[in-house]
Amino acid sequence: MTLTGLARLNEADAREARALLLACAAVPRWAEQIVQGRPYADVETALTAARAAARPWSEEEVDAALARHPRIGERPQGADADAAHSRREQAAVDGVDPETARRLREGNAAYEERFGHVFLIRAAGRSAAEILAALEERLTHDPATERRIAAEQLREIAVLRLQKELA
Ligand SMILES: NC(=O)NC1=NC(=O)NC1=O
Repeated sequence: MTLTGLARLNEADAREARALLLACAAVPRWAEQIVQGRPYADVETALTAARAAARPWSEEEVDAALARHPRIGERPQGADADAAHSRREQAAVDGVDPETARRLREGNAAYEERFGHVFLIRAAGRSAAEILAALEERLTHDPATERRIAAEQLREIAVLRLQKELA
């Protein structure tokens, strides 16, 4: 039986529900916490719980989850569920003009050089130009600010992915 919508979280067996959540953010403690909170009365309640449970992610959890995200502009490879999410989210930067592609590549490299982790942005709903502007603006931040912003974008992506899964 194919489960749809909220049932995909509430009625799936724990292993499947955990896998669905891990594709939203590779933070096992968070996935387990959401699984334990089942059943959720409605999608909004589930998303609110996911957002609240994501707030206290540790530095290590943020680093591990960041490592799962392909660079913006690099076609996400792989058959894993999170790669499929990335491909959909990054559609805006598919087939950009060479100049934008070059500036994204150079910006990503400069960002990783300066901050030691991938530039992460909630790409869904943003144009390539908006993403590039954010990248070039965020390059001017100090490391602590960027850690905070990257963690916030990670939470936003996780909740958006869950919302998509439960739609
Ligand atoms: N480096 C990134 O920002 N990657 C991503 N942002 C998204 O919204 N999905 C990704 O894979």
